[in-house]
Amino acid sequence: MQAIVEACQAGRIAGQVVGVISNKADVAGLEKAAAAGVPTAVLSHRDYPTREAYDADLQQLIDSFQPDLVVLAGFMRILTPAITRHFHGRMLNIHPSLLPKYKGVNTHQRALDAGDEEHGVSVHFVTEELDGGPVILQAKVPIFPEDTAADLQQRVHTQEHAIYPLVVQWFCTNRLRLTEQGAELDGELLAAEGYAAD
Ligand SMILES: Nc1nc2c(c(=O)[nH]1)N[C@@H](CN(C=O)c1ccc(C(=O)N[C@@H](CCC(=O)O)C(=O)O)cc1)CN2
Ligand SMILES: NCC(=O)N[C@@H]1O[C@H](COP(=O)([O-])[O-])[C@@H](O)[C@H]1O
Repeated sequence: MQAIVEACQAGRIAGQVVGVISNKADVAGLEKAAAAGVPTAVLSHRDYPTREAYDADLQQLIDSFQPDLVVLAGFMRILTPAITRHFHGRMLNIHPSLLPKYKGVNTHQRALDAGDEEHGVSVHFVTEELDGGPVILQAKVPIFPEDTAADLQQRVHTQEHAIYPLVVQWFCTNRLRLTEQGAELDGELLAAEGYAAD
């Protein structure tokens, strides 16, 4: 989130962060957003009897900011179909794995436990299927024998902060869109693993 706010304020993204919403009050992201002059709001899922009821109010709250794009950055709630449909094609997520590997949580430890030699991060459109939306861009990092999950998370974070602002800029400059065929950049359908630089 911080990387995207900074990229907007530095002019590397042709857009502005109009608001930061969290389902938890005591998170650093809200402090960082407020420090950057970005409006913030908290909507706790604990105040709702069902996911659907929470998501209905979350959708209204998001719409009140009138965003062109919704960017999930550590939003750790599974979204229900109604809200993913409402923001279809204009909601992104960053997931700390090389999707389709390791959907869900605890991805770094899972990669270590599997003995993988590489890991990474994926930026994708959000759809009803958890971490199953069309992948836009991935970045790979090596896994070293002595790595802990924390080592891996830090190496992945560096790549996250590089690629997420890039994808947001693609969307803000109308180069990226989601069609019935999938994610397209400059009118070209992206591969399953996303954009592949030549
Ligand atoms: N319908 C969708 N919802 C969400 C997506 C998506 O692609 N489709 N992406 C996730 C982000 N995410 C991983 O990138 C993710 C977030 C949360 C969970 C999860 O299991 N959440 C638990 C609660 C966990 C907690 O509170 O710590 C839950 O919701 O019960 C898995 C993956 C955002 N949502
Ligand atoms: N499953 C979703 C997930 O694990 N997302 C993770 O939360 C962080 C959000 O970035 P931030 O908190 O630094 O803005 C990122 O590291 C991202 O991989």
